[in-house]
Amino acid sequence: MAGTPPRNAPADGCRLYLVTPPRLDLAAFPDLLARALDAGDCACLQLRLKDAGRDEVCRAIDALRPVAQSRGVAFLLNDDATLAAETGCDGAHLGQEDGDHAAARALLGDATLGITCHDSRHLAMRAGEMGADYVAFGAFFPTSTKDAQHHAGTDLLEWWSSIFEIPCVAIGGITAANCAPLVEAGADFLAVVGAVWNHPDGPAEGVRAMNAAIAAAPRPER
Ligand SMILES: Cc1ncc(COP(=O)(O)OP(=O)(O)O)c(N)n1
Ligand SMILES: Cc1nc(C(=O)O)sc1CCOP(=O)(O)O
Ligand SMILES: [Mg+2]
Repeated sequence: MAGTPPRNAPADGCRLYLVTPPRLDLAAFPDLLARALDAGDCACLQLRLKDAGRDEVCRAIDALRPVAQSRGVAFLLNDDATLAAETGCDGAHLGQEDGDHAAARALLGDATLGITCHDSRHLAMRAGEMGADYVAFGAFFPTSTKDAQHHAGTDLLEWWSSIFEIPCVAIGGITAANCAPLVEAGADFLAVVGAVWNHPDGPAEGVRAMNAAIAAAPRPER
């Protein structure tokens, strides 16, 4: 699927990975999302509705998947590889408590599997062995979106990107103002919620600000 982060990981640069707000109004959100995605470059959208039941998640997939995919933005589902495979998503993002990663890999086939690895080299290498298309590290900064229990540093990104080909995603409290060291350390994607959806001038401006900050950041030494 064009636009899926791991398969499309640009050799020459870090890209934005957008995660939805934890709760959203399906009457208004598709338009807001379309305007945000039209504002700049975004590799991927992850649907992350932590408090929603299956029916609500399915309605959100139906409403949002076409908005992303029609723009070449990969549409990933958080937490549920089975539902992702059943509903035409481009893949799934799974945490350490989100089921059997090997079974998810087999189920997803060519679709993308991303795995949370917190601040752990061990979890990241295991995810790689399991066939993850990307590994995600975090949280890099304080975040009000989630009660993050793990705290990652740029050394992890430097280590991973200097040894492994599998792309790495950085997440947690990332903004246009603080992201430069993550880009310089080798993050392939910066995953954000608040920096875009809570931007004071609206999500489209949030995407523009993140794109500009990524473009202005020093490149990793590789
Ligand atoms: C890109 C990305 N990285 C990490 C996470 C966190 O996943 P998880 O640990 O399963 O926590 P929840 O998102 O389920 O609260 C993520 N969703 N996306
Ligand atoms: C969903 C999520 N996972 C994290 C992790 O550390 O694994 S931090 C996080 C929240 C990201 O939202 P924001 O960009 O608003 O901080
Ligand atoms: Mg999860």
